Amino acid sequence: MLELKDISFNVQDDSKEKEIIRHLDLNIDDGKFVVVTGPNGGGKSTMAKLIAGIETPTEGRIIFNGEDITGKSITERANLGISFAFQQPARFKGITVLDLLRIAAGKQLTVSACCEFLSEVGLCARDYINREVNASLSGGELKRIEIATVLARGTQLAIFDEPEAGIDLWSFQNLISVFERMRTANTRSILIISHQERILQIADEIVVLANGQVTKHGPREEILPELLGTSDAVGVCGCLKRGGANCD
Ligand SMILES: Nc1ncnc2c1ncn2[C@@H]1O[C@H](COP(=O)(O)OP(=O)(O)OP(=O)(O)O)[C@@H](O)[C@H]1O
Repeated sequence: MLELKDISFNVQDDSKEKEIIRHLDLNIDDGKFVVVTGPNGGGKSTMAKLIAGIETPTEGRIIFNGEDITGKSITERANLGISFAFQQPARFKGITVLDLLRIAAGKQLTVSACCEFLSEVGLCARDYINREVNASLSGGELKRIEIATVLARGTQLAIFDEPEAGIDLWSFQNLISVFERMRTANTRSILIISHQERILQIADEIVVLANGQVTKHGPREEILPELLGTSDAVGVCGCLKRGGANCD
C-alpha cells in the first residue's frame, strides 16, 4: 500500500540546515490500522504531511500502491486515495457543513447520508448540517466535522493527525468507536498520529517516531507493553506518576 523509502526532510532554520526526518523507512500494508506515536517534536506531523504531499522530501521516495508519488501534488494524491485530517483543521467561511461533506465525497450526497457521517462522529446532525464552517464552531466541533469529511471521502489511506486533540472526554469514547468501526470494516488503511493509550490499544501496529526516525515498529501486542514501560508514550506525567526520578 504505502512505502516510505529512505525519506529525509530538512528545513532552513536560522540560516542553518535542520534535519526533521532522517533516512526514514516505513511500510504500511493494506487494511492495517497503524498508530504513530513518540515524543513531541519527533517528526510525526511532518511525516504525515510528507505522505499527503503538503511537504516534499529532501531525499527519498514515496510509493503508493506501487506508484511513485514523490513528485505528485496534494490533489493528485487525494485523487489516488490519500486523505488527511489536520491537527488543527481549517475553517471555510461561506461554506456549510453540508457543502463541505459533499465536496469531500466528490458527489452530491443526500442530506441523510451527510447526517449519518455527522452522527458517526457524535454530532447531532440537524444542529450542524446547515452551519457555516467558520469561527463560530468550537475547535472540538471543527475537529469532528473534519473526521466526518474523511469518512465521507472513503479513501484507501486515511491519515489523522492527533484526532483526539480538543475533543472532550464524552466525545472521546465516541471517537474510539468510530475508529474501531473503521478498523473492523477493514476496507482501508488508517494511519493515526496519537499520544493516547486508548487509541494505541486498538492499533494493529504501532510505530514510534523519535528524532526523525522510526525507533520501533511492530504489532501492538509487542510494542505497547514496551511503551508502557517507558516514558515514550505516556510522557512525563506518566513517568512522574510511576515515581520516576529522571523524568525530563
Ligand atoms: N518548517 C519548519 N521549520 C523549522 N522547524 C520545523 C518546521 N517544521 C517542523 N519543524 C520542527 O521539526 C520538529 C518536528 O515537528 P513535528 O510537528 O513533525 O513533530 P511531532 O512529532 O508531530 O510533534 P508533536 O507530538 O508535538 O505534535 C519540531 O522540532 C518542529 O519544531
